[in-house]
Amino acid sequence: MIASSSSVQSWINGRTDQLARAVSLEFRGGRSRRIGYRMRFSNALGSKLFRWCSRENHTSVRKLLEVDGTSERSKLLNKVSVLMGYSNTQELIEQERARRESATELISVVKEIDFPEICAKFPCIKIGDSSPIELYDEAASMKQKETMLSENLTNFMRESGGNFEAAYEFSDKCYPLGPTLTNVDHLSINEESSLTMQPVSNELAVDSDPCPESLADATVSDCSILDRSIRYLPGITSRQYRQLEDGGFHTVRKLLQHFPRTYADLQNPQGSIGEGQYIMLFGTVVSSRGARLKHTLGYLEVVVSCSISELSSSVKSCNSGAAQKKTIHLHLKKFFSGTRFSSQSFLKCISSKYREGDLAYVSGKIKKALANDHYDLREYTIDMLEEEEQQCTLLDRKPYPIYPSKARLKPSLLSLSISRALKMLTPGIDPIPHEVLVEFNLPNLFDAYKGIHKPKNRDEADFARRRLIFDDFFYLQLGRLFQMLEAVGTRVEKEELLLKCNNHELNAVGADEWSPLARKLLKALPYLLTLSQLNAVKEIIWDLRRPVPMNRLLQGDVGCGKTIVAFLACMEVISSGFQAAFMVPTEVLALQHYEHLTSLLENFDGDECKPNIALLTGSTSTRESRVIRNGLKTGEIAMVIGTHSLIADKTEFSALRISVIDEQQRFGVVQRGMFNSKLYTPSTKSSDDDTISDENSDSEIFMAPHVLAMSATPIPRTLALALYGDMSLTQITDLPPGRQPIETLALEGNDAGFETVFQMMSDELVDGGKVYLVYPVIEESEHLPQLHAAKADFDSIKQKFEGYPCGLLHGRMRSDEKDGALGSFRSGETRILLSTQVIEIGVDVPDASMMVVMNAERFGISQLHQLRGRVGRGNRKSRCIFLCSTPSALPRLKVLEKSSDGFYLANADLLLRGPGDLLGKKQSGHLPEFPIARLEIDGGILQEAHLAALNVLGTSNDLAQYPGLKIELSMRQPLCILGD
Ligand SMILES: Nc1ncnc2c1ncn2[C@@H]1O[C@H](COP(=O)(O)OP(=O)(O)OP(=O)(O)O)[C@@H](O)[C@H]1O
Repeated sequence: MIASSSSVQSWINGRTDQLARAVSLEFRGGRSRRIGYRMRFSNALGSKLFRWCSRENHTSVRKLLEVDGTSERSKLLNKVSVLMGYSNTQELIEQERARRESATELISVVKEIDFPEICAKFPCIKIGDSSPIELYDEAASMKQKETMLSENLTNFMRESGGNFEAAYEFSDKCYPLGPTLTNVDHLSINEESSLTMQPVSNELAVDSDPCPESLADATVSDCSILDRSIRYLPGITSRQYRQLEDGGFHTVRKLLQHFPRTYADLQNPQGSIGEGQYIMLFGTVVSSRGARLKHTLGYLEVVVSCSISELSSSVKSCNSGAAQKKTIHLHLKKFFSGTRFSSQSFLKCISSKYREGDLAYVSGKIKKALANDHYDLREYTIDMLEEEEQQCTLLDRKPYPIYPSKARLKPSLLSLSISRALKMLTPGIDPIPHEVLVEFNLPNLFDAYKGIHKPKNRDEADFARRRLIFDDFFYLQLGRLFQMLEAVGTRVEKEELLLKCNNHELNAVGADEWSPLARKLLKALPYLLTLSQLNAVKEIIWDLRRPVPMNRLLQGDVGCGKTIVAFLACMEVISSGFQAAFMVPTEVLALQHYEHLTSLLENFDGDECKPNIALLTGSTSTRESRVIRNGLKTGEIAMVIGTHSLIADKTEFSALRISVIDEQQRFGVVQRGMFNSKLYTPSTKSSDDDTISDENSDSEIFMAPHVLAMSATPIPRTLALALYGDMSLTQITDLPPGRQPIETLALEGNDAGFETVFQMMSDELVDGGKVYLVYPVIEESEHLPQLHAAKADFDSIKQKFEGYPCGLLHGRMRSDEKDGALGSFRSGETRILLSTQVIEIGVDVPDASMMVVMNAERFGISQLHQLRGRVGRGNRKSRCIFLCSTPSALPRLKVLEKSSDGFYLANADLLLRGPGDLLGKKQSGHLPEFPIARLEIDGGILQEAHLAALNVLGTSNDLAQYPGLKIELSMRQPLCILGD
């Protein structure tokens, strides 16, 4: 019979080791284990073979293996043994035991080998047959640690005369961080013999090695437990281990950071149960039966009874809130098609998974009522509660955590594994110093993990959540500030920098102490600075005089006058003999700033001290740009305004001292950082020695330039802190005087809407105003016929407003054409400008008085606010009309009618759409990820975390006093600190 099925034989031959181990385990298990376990094992083993046989249609073999229940168990084992070439099970077991003993001998031989010596030489060698340790995401750094450890271990071994146990203890004391290969291999070797004897799996473990019991208490220090491989979870089976690994849960930390999505709360009344309602309930399995409906159709029905609290109709009407208990039955049905799945044995096997009396957690949608208090459930999930602890949850009526699904892992497995991970934790896992926890009223990490995963009540869960959010923000802030401190030299400088971060509002230089050039520019202005402009300049100049590079973000609402603040800062450094670079994202803006500054310089009294300014963009001719670059290199040119060309390799500065980056969110961190590589050299002589006295000192020679970043999109303070935690923040909070609020209207873009708008335009033009028409696209598209296009509308607008010249501006035009179009509009040669979003940033035509935005529903609130900011920049009363093609978009746009405060709108946008959407695709790429925190509502915790990080670094600049924090910081993906 056996000879007749050669494929059976080859299948068996390919798995002899695994099968031998399984049979041997099963045989031993039969003497000591629970009946349920034994049956499951037999069933699984039998069905695996059986399935294979039925697929190949080996009826004779199938018959051979058709065994049923416990009475047939020994027969099954015997038959499998025979198929494997043994005379009976007994022989198989003896041979298996002999094999194990020889393996143990091998281990003792291995113990004699100079293990640390080998490890030191070849760090990746694994001694013994333990599986390799997972190196988390940080393979390289772990390897380094491993090598370091091995080296130390070797030295110690030499010193301790080869006493391995002592060496092991030593390694643990010296390197409390993370799992080390040496540690774990050693452990694996020691435990190997006992491990193979352990009842490791409650599932079919035929094809894998068993996993050890928890090693948590054995080797690693408390902190590193979090970064241990999940293979050390107590009681984890090989299959579960593989599943979790495949799902990305490589370490205990990854598991514990999988936070509940919500909690099922059984204390509240459930209300009445109705069709289509989504429910989540605990219950008891009352029946489970499988039936064969047709030849190829199988069917399983599990009935779970749940006790719920329901508001009775009379109670409801009284609105007293009292509830009455009742029991409902949920029918969970599943159909299986195919001969394999309609077999009796399969159905029996599957239905036996749900035993009467077992506790289950069920969620799904009510399909229909079958009878009184009986409901059909669809799209359901059912998780059996096996763990004692989970059953306690039910009895204690604690909030039951519901985990978001990940990698198709069963929620029950996730929840079970998290419970096991919690068991590994010790109270010492927290790297955050106790005093910080006390100061900010936070639980320690041990309690926080317990609190979030197994809360006793909602308050505990909230408290825990607060701590975990704090962690997200704290390490981000700590990382950024730590990097910032690393960049400066001496301790005194570091302390000064921290002090500055703490009390930036105290630091200012009065206008009478500004450098002569800055004062001259101030005098040349046709207006007075507003109070917050003045404060911003004072603050920035104070910063410029520090011996450490400034890193400051200047933000304010549209049209608040940031540019002049930046110009004054540039003049301050130019006055001291250094250079300034002003980088903007578009050529249009570069030209605008250049013309603006040149016109201001014309008002200077006395020509002799006027700084030499240049414009460098992609459109600058090669000859001209060569001259400019040469001027920058020799120091002849004091300030350059331009686009990306400024950070090109060939642009070299003689003494660059400040880089202003306008619209900084449009540049990546790398581009911003490129200015830093343009260190200044001491070749330039100061023209004004009184402001920076130590300019030729060694420490300054290689100082990176100060960075003043400007953001035109107002960002809520919390968001700014998260994005630019290492930057000082200056806000301009008021607008220049005389500005009149922009009258804003959101209208539906139907015939009546257009009629109204055209009439308003006409009035405005007659009144001497200038009008922007903003379009979402340049040309019409077949796919999006509802979108108005700038080019397509050009002729019709021209016709409609005859006598008022029109201009066209879009991104596909050549640079000189764009300048021409904007120049004509500015000078009044054209009165209507049809444009795309290119005007969104920075375009400044003070007498433009009306804007109409077509298809406004296509833009975000903050973007529309930016666009609107192009009008109302002078003293003239202005209007802005948002036309949308769908009435449903109107309510969203109405918020712009009510407010013209950019910070308020940004906050509203943040709440409405979250930080990712608010910042747009490009900017949200800079946002660090927070697994649990929500910036829009957890801003307060972010501020606290910022403070805490400053305090910690104030106590220990290099974190030497807090080794745990330093390690934790390095484990939290240092790349995200850069923000790109
Ligand atoms: N204190 C002031 N008093 C009067 N006008 C001012 C003052 N400050 C700036 N302005 C003018 O306000 C207009 C807008 O200034 P600026 O271009 O600097 O704004 P901005 O903050 O860069 O805004 P946006 O981000 O929208 O470009 C300019 O025409 C500028 O000359």
